[in-house]
This record gives sequence, structure tokens and C-alpha cells, in this order.
Amino acid sequence: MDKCFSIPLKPADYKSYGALVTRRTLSQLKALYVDQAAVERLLEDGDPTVYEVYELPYPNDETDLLANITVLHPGQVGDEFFMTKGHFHGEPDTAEAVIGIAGRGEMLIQHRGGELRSLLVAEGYISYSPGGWGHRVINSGDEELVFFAVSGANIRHDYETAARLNFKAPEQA
Ligand SMILES: O=P(O)(O)OC[C@H]1O[C@](O)(CO)[C@@H](O)[C@@H]1O
Repeated sequence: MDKCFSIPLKPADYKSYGALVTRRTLSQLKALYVDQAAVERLLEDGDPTVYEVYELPYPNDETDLLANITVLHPGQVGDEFFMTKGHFHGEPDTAEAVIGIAGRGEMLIQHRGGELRSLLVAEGYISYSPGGWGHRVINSGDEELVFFAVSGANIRHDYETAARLNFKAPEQA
């Protein structure tokens, strides 16, 4: 697609511009949840989609931006809400901004040193995860949480640090 574009901030419009859709299901994310019995109970009835990420297929040079839309479905596993896997950025460890389109939830951000913060994600809000901080979005509402996320195109997703720190305060980890 043409890298110079102006399109509506809606998953359906992203799709009509050829967005690649990555779907993450509960079975792929089961390790995130404390209550493994609740995970297994839910999986008995199928493998629900937890979120979809819509990514435009323009070529990403290191001077570009990744600009995707995520639809995070409402749902609970035991006492925990549906959430993204969560990641840090590695080399370069740059910032990410999330802009709420619909629904309501929170973005947990965690510094590599352990400090944990919670930021509102909601329509009309921008939530900013600075360089050096990882991020995980949680849908604490009962509607789809839809948000736009933008970061540098040359980031590497660092899931190892996310799994180790797990968006828990150091004393809970
Ligand atoms: O890589 P993960 O953790 O599966 O999540 C992808 C999501 O992360 C984000 O960077 C938002 O935190 C979005 O691009 C997308 O919703």
C-alpha cells in the first residue's frame, strides 16, 4: 500500500486497506493467568479469541512508525480480565503511545528496574509508555476495548523480560 495515507481509525477500515490481522487466543496466552483451573474450564467450550491486532502492510524502514489497532475482547479468567501478552521493546528500547478508541481498561507499564504503574486506556485518552518501560493492556470493562498503538518501526518485541517481571510489583513477583 501507499505509505502516505489518511484512513479512518477503525478496524474495518484498516481491514479494507489490507491490514494483516494477528489473532491471539486463550490457549496461546494461558500462562499469563494465575487460575489455571479456570483456564481449562473455559477451554472446554472452545478457544476464545482474546484480541486481534490489525497491522497495515506498508514496508517498515527504521525511520517509520508501527501504527496498529487492537481489539481486546471483554472476558475474565477466574478473577483476572482478558489482557494482552505484554512486551518490552529491545534495541532500541523506545516509547509507545496508546490512544483509546472505544471501551475502557488500563495499561500496566513496568520499568526494567521493576517499578509498576497503571494508566487509563479509554476513548479520547492517550496513554504513554516511555522508553525503558514494558506494557500490557487489560480490558476491565464489559465491552470491546479498541485502541490505536504507535511505536518506532525498528523495535524488537522483548517477551522474555515481560515474562520475568510479569507486570507485578517486585514484592509480588
Ligand atoms: O505483543 P503483544 O503483547 O501480544 O501485544 C500486542 C499489542 O501490544 C501493543 O503494543 C499495545 O501494548 C499493541 O501494538 C498491540 O495491542
